[in-house]
Amino acid sequence: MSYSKLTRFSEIGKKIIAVGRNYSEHAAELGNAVPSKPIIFLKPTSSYVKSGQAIKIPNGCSSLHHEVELGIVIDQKGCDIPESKAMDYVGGYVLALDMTARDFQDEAKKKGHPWSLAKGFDTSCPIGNFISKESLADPGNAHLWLKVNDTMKQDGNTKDMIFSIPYLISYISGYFTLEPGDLILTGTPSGVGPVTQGDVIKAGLDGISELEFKVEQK
Ligand SMILES: O=C(O)/C=C/C(=O)CC(=O)C(=O)O
Ligand SMILES: [Mg+2]
Repeated sequence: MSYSKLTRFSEIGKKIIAVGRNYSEHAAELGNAVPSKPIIFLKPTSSYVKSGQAIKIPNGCSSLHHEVELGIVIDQKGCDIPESKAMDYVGGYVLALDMTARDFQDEAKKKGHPWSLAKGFDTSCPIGNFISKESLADPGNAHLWLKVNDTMKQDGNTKDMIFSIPYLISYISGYFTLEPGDLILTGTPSGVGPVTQGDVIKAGLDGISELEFKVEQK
């Protein structure tokens, strides 16, 4: 199957590689230092959820946080990709949420344990429609926002990323071979916070993509 024209959700679905603390205001709001190199973690593909389905609060979680992020969809296999060629490997974009069980993450951080449960539970990766490369002229200067029950909570711009999209693709491909369909979540701007059962999350990207998800108890 050719991935040269990724157009459907079903074509997004290999690895989900996420970047953490990529906006300095977000690092600060959670009391973290600005990283000197990208912080990378993985989410399983079972965490995907599409518009029309619900985000489920995982068992035992008492602090589920929203994080709106720009997702990069890869459409060519590559490793050790130079920064100058990185954008050639991009097939398109997707607006995504990196839902985070913040209480699980805080406990894991204290114990030096991995973030897998905090970041990878079922429904922790809601995504919007596939956005073609042509539709988002400058992914390095795109407005991202998120509302909970119609109140604005996150209002950021990808120009404030610490590590740029080409740098992230190059860096990540030095460790993981990138494959068509892989998704890179590029980190969240500030304003993350809790959601509870019955809340409705809406998010948008530059007037070209919007998503809406209801939050339910599992
Ligand atoms: O270190 C923390 O307390 C939290 C970090 C994150 O959740 C990182 C992200 O997922 C992000 O910045 O988008
Ligand atoms: Mg995140």
